[in-house]
Amino acid sequence: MKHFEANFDGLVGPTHNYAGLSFGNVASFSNAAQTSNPKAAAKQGLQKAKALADLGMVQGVLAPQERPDLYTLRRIGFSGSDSEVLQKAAQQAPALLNACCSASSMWTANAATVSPSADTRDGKVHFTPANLVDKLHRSIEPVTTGNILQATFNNDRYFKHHQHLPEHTSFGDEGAANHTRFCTEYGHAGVELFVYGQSATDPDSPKPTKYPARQTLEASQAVSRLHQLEDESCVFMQQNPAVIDQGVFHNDVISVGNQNVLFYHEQAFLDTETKFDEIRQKMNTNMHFVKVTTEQVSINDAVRSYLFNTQIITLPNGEMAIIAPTNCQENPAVFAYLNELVTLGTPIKQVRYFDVKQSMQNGGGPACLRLRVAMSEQEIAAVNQNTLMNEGLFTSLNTWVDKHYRDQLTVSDLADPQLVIESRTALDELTQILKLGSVYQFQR
Ligand SMILES: NCCC[C@H](NC(=O)CCC(=O)O)C(=O)O
Repeated sequence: MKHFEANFDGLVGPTHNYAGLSFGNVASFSNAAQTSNPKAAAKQGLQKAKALADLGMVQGVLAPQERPDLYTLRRIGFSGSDSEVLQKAAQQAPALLNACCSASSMWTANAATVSPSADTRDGKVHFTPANLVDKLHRSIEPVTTGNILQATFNNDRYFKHHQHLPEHTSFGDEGAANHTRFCTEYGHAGVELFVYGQSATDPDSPKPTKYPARQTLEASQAVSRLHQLEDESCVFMQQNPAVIDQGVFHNDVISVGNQNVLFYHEQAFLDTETKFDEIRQKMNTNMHFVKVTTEQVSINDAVRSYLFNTQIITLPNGEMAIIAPTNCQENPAVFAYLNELVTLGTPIKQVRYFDVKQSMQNGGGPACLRLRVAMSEQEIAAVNQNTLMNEGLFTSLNTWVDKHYRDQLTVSDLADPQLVIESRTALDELTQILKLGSVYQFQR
């Protein structure tokens, strides 16, 4: 049977905005209070997703979340009608209103960790939504993320959905952004690499001093237990705290893997050689560790261009391609490096650039926008087929965006009660396009 690695991209929600909510994420902070363009953001995402489908990849979409999140605002004491709740929050606690209005669920690399059936003891594909506890605006995502994943991978015979981990910093979990799976073929048992920022229970372990380490070792270990992975097929590796302090808030800002390739910056990890040996031994095959040195690309350039927040995909002809943001073309050191990379004799043979600037300005590149799910043909047939990208879905989603999305949004617009109505109308229609059922609270 054939196996594929599908990418499920997050649709950008109608409230996409720049509120500067993510301390430690350089782009989020430096673009705070800019005017966003939700319509352009959604269309940029759709273009990338459609282009991958056109390359012969299995490509799906995941629905965004309902924002503004009036339920959270009511839960923290703002009362009255919807417009009163928004107005009071805007006056008394604007930062909390902003946290309840982010379209951050678009970065589906943070939606969940996924283990394919070839790796799990019960032979099912396992999903654990990330609790995202480090950031208030993201900590309100996991319940609806679980609903959306269940409506998308809606078949108990093939898919196993877990609850997100306990909501405490000891279990800080950011999902697949800190997880890479190595394998020879997508359908063969692989080695799952869990990269963590700090250990919550070992006070003496290294940790960053300036910015938070969002992922804990304890969370990664819990996910590996839930997913029924064998010890012999897991590797736990620590991110270098020094790069977290330079803006590498997720490991997918500094390394990316695919099959037997790990593309990484030399400063990405701690104990790099020991851990690479462990990966080699557990993989028992030829691994390509493609190292980028500081001399070639500085951490600053990597963080600004998102060289490592690229997708490495295996094309139907077996060659690997890098899907990069156009920001990589605009950075001379990074562009020069990528031009050279395809000549080095590694499995990576081509680079394709996509404009995802609306997302980039919040610190989300091509890799942040997608959740990888390796599946067999049979498992793909069990996925909600209405979520899979093709000409028809591309056209209907673009029409849907044109109809409902604004082309300008500022932080001061977030208290506009009309935005709630627009957003709900759009999402209600989307659940019909994708045939998701009632995944949102306003529909229940
Ligand atoms: N994987 C990429 C995630 C980017 C995301 N940015 C944000 O939430 C920025 C939102 C804002 O600042 O408005 C984050 O930091 O978790």
